[in-house]
Amino acid sequence: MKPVAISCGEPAGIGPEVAAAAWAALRNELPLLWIGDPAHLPAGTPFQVVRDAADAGGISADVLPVLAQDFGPAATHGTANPAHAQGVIDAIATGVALTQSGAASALCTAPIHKAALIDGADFPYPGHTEYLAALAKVDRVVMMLACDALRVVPTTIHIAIDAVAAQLTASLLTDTMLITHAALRRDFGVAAPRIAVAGLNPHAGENGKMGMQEIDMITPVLDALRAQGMNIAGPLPADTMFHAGARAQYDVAVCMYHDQALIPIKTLDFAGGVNITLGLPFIRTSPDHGTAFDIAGKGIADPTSMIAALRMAARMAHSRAQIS
Ligand SMILES: NC(=O)C1=CN([C@@H]2O[C@H](COP(=O)(O)OP(=O)(O)OC[C@H]3O[C@@H](n4cnc5c(N)ncnc54)[C@H](O)[C@@H]3O)[C@@H](O)[C@H]2O)C=CC1
Ligand SMILES: NCC(=O)COP(=O)(O)O
Repeated sequence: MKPVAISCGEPAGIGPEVAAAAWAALRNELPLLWIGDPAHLPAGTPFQVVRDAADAGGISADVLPVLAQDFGPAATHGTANPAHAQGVIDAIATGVALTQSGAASALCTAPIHKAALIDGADFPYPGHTEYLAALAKVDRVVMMLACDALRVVPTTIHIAIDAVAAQLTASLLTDTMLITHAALRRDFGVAAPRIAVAGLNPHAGENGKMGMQEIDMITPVLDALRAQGMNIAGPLPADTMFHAGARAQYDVAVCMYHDQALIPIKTLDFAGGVNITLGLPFIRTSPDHGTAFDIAGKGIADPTSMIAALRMAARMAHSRAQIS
C-alpha cells in the first residue's frame, strides 16, 4: 500500500503532536508520510526526511517519514504566525498532488486555523473542503463526519447562519444526496443506504406554520430522489432524530447546516469522529477537531481522532482498490 500522506496543518496548534502520536500508534499497521517542517514535530520524535513519497516505503518503521518543507521562523504554540500561512496551504497542495499522482493512497489533513490562513495568506476558502474542491476542479463536494454511532452530512457548510436559507437550493440538496448515496455504497460498504433528512425549521416547519422550506423545496427534492429508488426518511424534525432509537433507523443523517450536523456527532464522540470529504477524485479524511491552541504543545492532546482518520483513509483506499 502507498503511504497515507498527512499535511501538517497549523504548526501553532496540536496537528504536529497528534500526527506524531498517531504515527507511533500505527507505524506497524500503516505506511504514513508527514508533510511539513520537521522543526514543528514534538521534541524527540524519530523522523527521517525523504526525497519523495516513493522513498517512504523503504525506510524503517522506527522513524516517521517526512517530506520536508521549510517554514522559516519558529512556531509558538497557541499563536499562529502569519509567516507560516502559505506553508500550511502548500502542505495541503503537496498532499493533494501526491494522492492525485498515485504516490500516496490518501490524504489525511491535520487541522488548520482558518482565520490565520485568511489573515496570513488571503486564503480565499473557509476550510479544507472548499480548497480541496478547487484543487480537484470539482464543483460540488460534501462534508461527512462519521463515528461508530453516527454519520452526518451538512448540506450547507461554512457559511453564516443568516445565509443558510438562501443558499439551500434544490440543486445543492439533490447533489448532496446523490454524492452521499454513492459514497456510502462505494466507500462504506452500505449496499442500500438509508438516508434520514432533517428539516431546516423547528419541527420540520410544522406543516408550513414555522417555515416553508420543507414544503417548497426539501420534500419535492426527496420525492424526486425516492422516485429514483433511494430510501429516504424526512424531512424530519432535527431535535428528535439523533437519539439512539432514531439513529438505528438510518445510515446517514443529511442536515441543512453545519451545526445541525456537527453538534450531535461531536457530542456523541468528540474523540473518535472523522471528517471525510466526499465527491473528490481522491480520498481525504481528517480528525474532527480543530487546532486546540489552548492545549497545544502541552503533550495532552488526544490523538484518537487522528488515528481514526488515518485508519478510515486506509480502509477507504482498500475498498476502492477492491472495486477497481
Ligand atoms: N479540519 C480542520 O482543519 C478544522 C479546523 N478547525 C479550526 O480550529 C480552530 C479552533 O477551533 P475550535 O472551535 O476552538 O475547536 P477545537 O477543536 O480546536 O477546540 C475545541 C475544544 O476541544 C479541545 N480539543 C480539541 N481537540 C482536542 C484533542 N485532540 N484532544 C484534547 N482536547 C481537544 C480544545 O482544547 C478546546 O477546548 C478554528 O480556527 C477552526 O476553524 C476546527 C475544526 C476542524
Ligand atoms: N467544523 C468542521 C470543519 O471546520 C472542518 O472543515 P474542513 O477544514 O475540513 O473543511
